Amino acid sequence: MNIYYLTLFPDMYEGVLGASILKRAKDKGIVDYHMINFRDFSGDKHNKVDDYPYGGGAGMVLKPEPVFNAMDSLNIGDNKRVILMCPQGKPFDQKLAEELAEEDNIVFINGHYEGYDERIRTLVTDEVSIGDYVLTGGELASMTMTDAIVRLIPDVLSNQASHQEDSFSTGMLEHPHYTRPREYRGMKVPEVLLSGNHKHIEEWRHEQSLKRTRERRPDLLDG
Ligand SMILES: C[S@@+](CC[C@H](N)C(=O)[O-])C[C@H]1O[C@@H](n2cnc3c(N)ncnc32)[C@H](O)[C@@H]1O
Repeated sequence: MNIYYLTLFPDMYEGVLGASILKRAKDKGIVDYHMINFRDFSGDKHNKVDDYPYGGGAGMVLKPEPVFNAMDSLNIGDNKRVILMCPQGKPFDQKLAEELAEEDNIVFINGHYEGYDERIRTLVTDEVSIGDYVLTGGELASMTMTDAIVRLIPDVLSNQASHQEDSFSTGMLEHPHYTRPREYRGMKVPEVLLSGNHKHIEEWRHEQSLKRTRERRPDLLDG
């Protein structure tokens, strides 16, 4: 998979994409990350990428030219999802992460400033929000999405089964986990987990998962 980030702040990605699972996925040749600074495509001798909003109002607006020009430079044809990071977009969730993990090319367009020229929306296949709050720019949001997507691509995680049991993948929240020691500061590991009886352990985990989901996210059980 190739992932392209149209951004004014390419440096923001270095730490996140250069560590842990995202780095490993790149090292294994499963995914490649491409940062495109759309200031390089401003088509303006002063490299200006923003301007005042028509009609007045606070803040600056991202101009269409740098984004259209940067998109033209990609040369990846139609086999792509183009995602506009947008607090007004559809909420990002595990189902969308699973869908995007099957794509060959993903392009993230990261807004900044007060917003972007409305005509930029004609370039995109999806408008996505990572939650009901407003970030300064789309970079953190596209990194969050990248993390959720890349770990789902086959062979990225060494234990492929682990993400299939994750919260949301099963439609519920995951069960609690325990490791050594058996007792810590008076808190004991539930006996069933020490029993070696796999059927009982599975039943206990399923009950715990259901209980957690009912308590914390009853909306997931609707229907
Ligand atoms: C300061 S925000 C602009 C918000 C815009 N004025 C509005 O009210 O909808 C700048 C950029 O950050 C990104 N962004 C902010 N919050 C986001 C969110 N919750 N999800 C995805 N992207 C977000 C978008 O690309 C947005 O264009």
